[in-house]
Amino acid sequence: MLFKVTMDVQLPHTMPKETADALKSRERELAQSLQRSGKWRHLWRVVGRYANVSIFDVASSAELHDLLLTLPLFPYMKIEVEALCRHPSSIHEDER
Ligand SMILES: O=C(O)CC1=CCC(=O)O1
Repeated sequence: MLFKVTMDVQLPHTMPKETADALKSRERELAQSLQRSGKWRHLWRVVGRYANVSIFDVASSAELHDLLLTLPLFPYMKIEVEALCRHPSSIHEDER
């Protein structure tokens, strides 16, 4: 199942830089591992915002939920999820 996920990062201004850097580093490590696994298919920066738009390919909405909860930045992100399905005019067979 494909999902579009928008993540708006909202780190508290009072968070020490070392804490924020450590969180971002752990987030990056996990995000890259999930991309290599194929579950995190696309990761795009939203221009002008500390936010990303991502496409996840997971077995179920429950798997996506559990995965999002593991993200180190989860407590500091506003997350919106939209379910996707193949467009009838798409020329890409792998979009399901
Ligand atoms: O910077 C972000 O958009 C939050 C984030 C998600 C994956 C990652 O490495 O950073």
